[in-house]
Amino acid sequence: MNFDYDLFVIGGGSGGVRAARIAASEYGARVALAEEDRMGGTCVIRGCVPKKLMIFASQAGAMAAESRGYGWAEASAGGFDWPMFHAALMRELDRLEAAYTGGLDAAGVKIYRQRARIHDAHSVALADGRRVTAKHILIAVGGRPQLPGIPGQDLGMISDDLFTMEKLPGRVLVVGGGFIACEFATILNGLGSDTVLAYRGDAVLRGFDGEMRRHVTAQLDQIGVEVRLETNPARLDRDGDGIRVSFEDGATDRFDAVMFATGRAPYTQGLGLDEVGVRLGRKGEIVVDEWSQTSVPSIFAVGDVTNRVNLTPVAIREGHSFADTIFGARPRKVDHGLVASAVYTRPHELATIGLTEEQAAERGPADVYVASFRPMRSLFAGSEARAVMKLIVAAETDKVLGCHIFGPEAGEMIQMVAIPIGMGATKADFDAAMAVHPTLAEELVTMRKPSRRIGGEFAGKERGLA
Ligand SMILES: Cc1cc2nc3c(=O)[nH]c(=O)nc-3n(C[C@H](O)[C@H](O)[C@H](O)COP(=O)(O)OP(=O)(O)OC[C@H]3O[C@@H](n4cnc5c(N)ncnc54)[C@H](O)[C@@H]3O)c2cc1C
Ligand SMILES: NC(=O)c1ccc[n+]([C@@H]2O[C@H](COP(=O)([O-])OP(=O)(O)OC[C@H]3O[C@@H](n4cnc5c(N)ncnc54)[C@H](O)[C@@H]3O)[C@@H](O)[C@H]2O)c1
Repeated sequence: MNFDYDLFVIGGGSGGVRAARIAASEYGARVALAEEDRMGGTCVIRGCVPKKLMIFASQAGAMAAESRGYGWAEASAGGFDWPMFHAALMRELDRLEAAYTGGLDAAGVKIYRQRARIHDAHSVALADGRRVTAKHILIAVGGRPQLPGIPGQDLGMISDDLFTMEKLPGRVLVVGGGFIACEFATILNGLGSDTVLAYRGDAVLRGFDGEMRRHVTAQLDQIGVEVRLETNPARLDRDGDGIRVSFEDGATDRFDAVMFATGRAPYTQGLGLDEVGVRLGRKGEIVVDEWSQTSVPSIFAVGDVTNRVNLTPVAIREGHSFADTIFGARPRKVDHGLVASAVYTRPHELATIGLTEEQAAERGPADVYVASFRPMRSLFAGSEARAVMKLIVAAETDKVLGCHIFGPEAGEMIQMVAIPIGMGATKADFDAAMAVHPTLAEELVTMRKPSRRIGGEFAGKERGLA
């Protein structure tokens, strides 16, 4: 059978763009891609990139305070000009979008700037009524913010809206305790909004190492975010030009804006998946095998829509591996087991790879090495903020099972640590590395004595603790 294309990609985000570009440029496949919104997807247009730039913007006050500690007695951030920053941000997103589009054009990918849906196992229906056939179809449509399902929730914002606000809210409620809630509470607070974070649990960032969760929760409080734990909104009502929030415990409060950061869900609605027989999981995610193949052999899926590990580098790796496997005759699977990540709170980020202390304790004896200290740079400027570094080491094999860093630029550090940990490094390997002094990261190679043993006593030979 003759197809219009070898590959049709639905979604021009992290996973889709990479797969399309590699299939076309490296392997000469005839590729088309449909994008219904802006090229680049969540990460580039309304996620990682604008978020991190807003994190940088939100640090001016803290940087000025630190400078005063270093003798710049008059240092002040002055007034923040949202329209000015916002215009610069939009220019940067335009530049990035053009670069993504240009990369696809240069690779010879045909771009359809419209919504697409699956018609059958080998064809796609475009919003303008055209039908296009392809030997393979890749679904890379990402996820969408999920609202909690309470009355009045439409009065609230989602993370997408934070990048298009006309002005900063005076008083804002952030609902949730995940990546987005923590990062945006940090941003809004740093830009000058009076910020309240309501989270239904007892410490933010469920699923992360327990000790580190407590540090992030405390830091939010220390920078001036009012953290209300075990608190959840029950309804929202308009109140003049603000929003009245009624909480489940009966309390009410008024805010200029409410932001929901209550998770994201795969964006599978209306894609025609049921009709063609693509199997979905409990959360609406597309079920795929280790090759990202769906239950329909000609249809593959990568990225957030598969709800495996919802991070940009993972979507990119999945898209690249798909292209290598199908068009390059180079079968490549993605290992989702050891993925490093960072939460960009400030002044300290939380970065992590591997097992948490709680997970390690369930698997058997392990030694936990913890260094907690006030970094030289902020200490000199009068800050009490503590950085914490933790290594979790299998008692039996000496292998480093997990690393958790709470400190300035922790994301940069975990990227480096991910290499030896991915290679199966032991604590002895870490110890053998000469420290770089004076740095924060040197703590990772100078922790000599474990702080505690977890997961029961090891029955075999005790490892040397000297
Ligand atoms: C606020 C925020 C901050 C984040 N920060 C980070 C971070 O710091 N680091 C990190 O690693 N990850 C971060 N993420 C997660 C990251 O953005 C996602 O994991 C990543 O973008 C997933 O890529 P994807 O290709 O699966 O989907 P997406 O990037 O979401 O791309 C999907 C694309 O498909 C398009 N589309 C959807 N349906 C159709 C259709 N039917 N037809 C045509 N086009 C369609 C959409 O418009 C979109 O452009 C963040 C996410 C958010 C929301
Ligand atoms: N720095 C990064 O790498 C980064 C940053 C942002 C987002 N992301 C990715 O995007 C994903 C989505 O981020 P997120 O913060 O939206 O999701 P999340 O899953 O990390 O957190 C969702 C939060 O909402 C809460 N919640 C869920 N339903 C609720 C309800 N009905 N009522 C009240 N609270 C509720 C949860 O308890 C949780 O605290 C992340 O899991 C991550 O994969 C990554």
